[in-house]
Amino acid sequence: MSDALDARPYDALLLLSFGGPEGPDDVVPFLENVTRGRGIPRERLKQVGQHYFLFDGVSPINAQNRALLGALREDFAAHGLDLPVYWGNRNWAPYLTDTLREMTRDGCRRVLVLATSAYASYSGCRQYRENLAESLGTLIAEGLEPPRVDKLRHYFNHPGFLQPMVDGVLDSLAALPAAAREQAHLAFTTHSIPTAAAETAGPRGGAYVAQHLEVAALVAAAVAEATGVERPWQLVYQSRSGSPQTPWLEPDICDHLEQLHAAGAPAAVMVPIGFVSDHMEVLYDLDTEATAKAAELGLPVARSATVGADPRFVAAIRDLTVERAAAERGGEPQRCALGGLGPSHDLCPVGCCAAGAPRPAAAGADSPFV
Ligand SMILES: CC1=C(CCC(=O)O)c2cc3nc(cc4[nH]c(cc5[nH]c(cc1n2)c(C)c5CCC(=O)O)c(CCC(=O)O)c4C)C(CCC(=O)O)=C3C
Ligand SMILES: [Fe+2]
Repeated sequence: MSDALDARPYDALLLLSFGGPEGPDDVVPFLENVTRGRGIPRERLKQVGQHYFLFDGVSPINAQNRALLGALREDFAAHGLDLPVYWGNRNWAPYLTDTLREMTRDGCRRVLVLATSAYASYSGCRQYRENLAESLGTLIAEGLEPPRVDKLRHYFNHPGFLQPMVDGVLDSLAALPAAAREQAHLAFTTHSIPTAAAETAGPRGGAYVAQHLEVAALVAAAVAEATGVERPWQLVYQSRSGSPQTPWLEPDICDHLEQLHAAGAPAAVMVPIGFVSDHMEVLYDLDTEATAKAAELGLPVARSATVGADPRFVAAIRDLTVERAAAERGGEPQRCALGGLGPSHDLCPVGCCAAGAPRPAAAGADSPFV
């Protein structure tokens, strides 16, 4: 049994996620929550609704978060980290405001937030910070005194996030026809975002693409090391939304598969590094749409696993929690990170992931809450 780990000054961890529908009746209200004020064309919304109806209106994301929540609680208890773990979502029950209200009533004063997005960007970081600010504002308006919230640093380059993905790629390679394995391409995929959002991602801009390229390079290198074969790889995008006139990051995975086939690639592994767990984007855009495209081309493909509740990822979250707590107590903890970008900042600086229409954001240097 290890010595008790110190979470002070924190009295809770909050798993903050996107949320998803849990049945057919949830789909339309869920999509209304997601897209309120975001100018997404009706046609696109109808399409995305169909993706959910194909799976009986159930997104895999909530079950994945319940599994992660349970795994975090077990891991913390097993390692003597005395820190309750709560869960709240941006777009579906349990809603963030309700969870924060419950935490306030339970007496939480300092809360550390784990968002289910590993990278910098408006959608993956600042928008969650805006959601926190809005919820805190609601609770203050109710006459409550909500806790102070901090957000864990981006974990894209933590070995506990990378290693499960490396194993996932090795499993996928093993599932390809033996003759195609050696020269199979690795197609690292993430959620496309508007190029304008990519330009302002992170403290100095460009962080979304830079962080994904780093993860892709690290995973590709580890796979080469494990198999003794260097395979060609590329970072590509999926799940584009918005108006066709607005430029988004490209190429799309389906176009990429076409190019690979035309160039004579024998097979490809789709590696969804942009997603922490199986989301509808993984089930539909990769496992359904892109896989059908590959079948039509006659290109063997496999999709590698997301980290989900892998024990190494759970241990990484414990490590990052203890690290941040030590830093908040004035210490200089060791900060684990692979590759050349180094450990990400604890506190998003003013203007980090700037958005077109600025809204108050908590858990950063520009937070209106202390
Ligand atoms: C970068 C990024 C992540 C990764 C970071 C993170 O994980 O947070 C992410 C996650 C997710 N996105 C999700 C769902 C949706 N995203 C949409 C729309 C959008 N996503 C965007 C970006 C991202 N999204 C953007 C720039 C838009 C355009 C409108 C806007 O600026 O807001 C829409 C509207 C319809 C559509 O057009 O697709 C839906 C339904 C779900 C739940 C899936 C499930 O149910 O399993 C999850 C985890
Ligand atoms: Fe999204």
